[in-house]
Amino acid sequence: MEPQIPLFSDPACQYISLKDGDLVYCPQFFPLPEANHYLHTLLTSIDWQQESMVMYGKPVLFPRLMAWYGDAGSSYSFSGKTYHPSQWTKELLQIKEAIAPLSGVDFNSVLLNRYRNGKDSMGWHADDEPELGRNPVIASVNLGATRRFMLRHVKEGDKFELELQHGSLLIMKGALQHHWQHQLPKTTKVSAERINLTFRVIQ
Ligand SMILES: O=C(O)CCC(=O)C(=O)O
Ligand SMILES: [Fe+2]
Repeated sequence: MEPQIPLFSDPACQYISLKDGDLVYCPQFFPLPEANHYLHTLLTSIDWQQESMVMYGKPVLFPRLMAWYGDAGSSYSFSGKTYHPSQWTKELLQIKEAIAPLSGVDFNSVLLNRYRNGKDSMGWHADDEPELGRNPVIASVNLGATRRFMLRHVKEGDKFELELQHGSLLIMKGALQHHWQHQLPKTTKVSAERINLTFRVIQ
């Protein structure tokens, strides 16, 4: 495996080394006033869409709202559709700049997911689309309600989970996307909204 050397190591973050992949979790990456500001601004300024996918010949709505922003040309195919990015907003560029030193990556796109309440979710998957390349670094920013993020090793069955809180940053790297899947399950305990941003490099 290639060594992954962060530009600096932050004592406020947890460095979690899993079998075949690594996580860095920074629970309070954004101070509360900044996290609140980003949550409220993104809820109103982002062009949120209710996307659907075709299953057994019928359109099925994704259980969340989505948006895709980034450099022109960083198009992304996902569940059989190609998404063209909207242009970066001021806040998205500020967040991208803030996470760059710890991620060691200059991201060129971000997928935004908005979970309106605990009924919204994302099923098991890996972010292993070909355009993300080998051993992609994915930086995930969390705003709003705390939700459980689960990981499972595809071959070995190992499990790991984190409660992703408001203002936190989770970096997924190494071979993680090639060996593990992750999901954000539904919950009856959460009624508040949550926004997740996954910053990616599209090749
Ligand atoms: O909402 C989350 O924390 C997970 C999002 C995710 O896995 C993705 O966008 O690929
Ligand atoms: Fe994902």
